[in-house]
Amino acid sequence: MDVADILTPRTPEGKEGLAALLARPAEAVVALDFDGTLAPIVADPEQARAHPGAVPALARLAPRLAAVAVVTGRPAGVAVRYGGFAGVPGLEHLVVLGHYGAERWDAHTGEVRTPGAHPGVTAVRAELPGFLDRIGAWRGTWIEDKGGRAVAVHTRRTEDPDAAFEALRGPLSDLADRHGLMVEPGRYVLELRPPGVDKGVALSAYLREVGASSVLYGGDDLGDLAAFAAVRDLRDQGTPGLLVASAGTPETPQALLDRSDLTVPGPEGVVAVLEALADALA
Ligand SMILES: O=P(O)(O)OC[C@H]1O[C@H](O[C@H]2O[C@H](CO)[C@@H](O)[C@H](O)[C@H]2O)[C@H](O)[C@@H](O)[C@@H]1O
Repeated sequence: MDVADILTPRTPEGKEGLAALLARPAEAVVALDFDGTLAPIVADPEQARAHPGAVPALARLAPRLAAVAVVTGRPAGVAVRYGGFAGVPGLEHLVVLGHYGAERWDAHTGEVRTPGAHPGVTAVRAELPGFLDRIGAWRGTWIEDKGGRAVAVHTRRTEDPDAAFEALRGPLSDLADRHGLMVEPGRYVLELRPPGVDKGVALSAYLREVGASSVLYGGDDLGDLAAFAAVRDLRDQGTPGLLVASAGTPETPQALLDRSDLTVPGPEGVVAVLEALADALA
């Protein structure tokens, strides 16, 4: 990867976003998704870990910025553990917005704020194993228990992840409806979670809180489209932003690539962007 090229957005809006970040870093926010962006995609979600260069790069960059945030579908505490984000010099003010923004972990308190269990999720957690048996889900379909705020059904480890995923869409959507939940689709995963928050809502609220005058957001999956849309809305209102697609595999949704200003080859490329920014601001 040519690091000289890594900070070259291909759109005028992206160039403007980068220029604003570099001109006024102390008012800029860098916000990043976790899986597929800071952490390479692996077959077993419990084995996902941040790229070895991610935390050092974030720790170099964060002191120069208004804030650094991780915005993830993971429970906040899980992202903190898998990311290795706690107790890192330089990341004393890191924020992790988990469960698509329903939860929040602040490095300076070390605590997670959560709305607690949702009754629909509690019911689905109990019902799901029998439900998947009854509908004849593909062998290898795996339930990720994400606590009281979401439950995810993964097909990556089945013989045909695409077919297994498509076969689950309808039945899981019916199940979600019955319990007042929504289905959040991702890379070979369908999550059942309460509606009302998404990464766009979470990111916009956080940028307002910090008083950001520019933002860089990086993501790799459908769940990141809401954050991309929020940044595009902000741009329309005069706040510059740079949208980075982490495209490490052919799985990256076309909609995300189409809406990005800069495409990098997965977490390795994201780390290169962070390092290049830290170098430019040093
Ligand atoms: O918002 P994110 O941080 O991107 O989290 C979204 C979901 O990511 C995880 O699943 C994805 O990563 C797994 C590990 O690499 C991979 O096996 C799976 O196929 C991907 O969809 C996670 O397991 C979910 O809970 C997250 O919500």
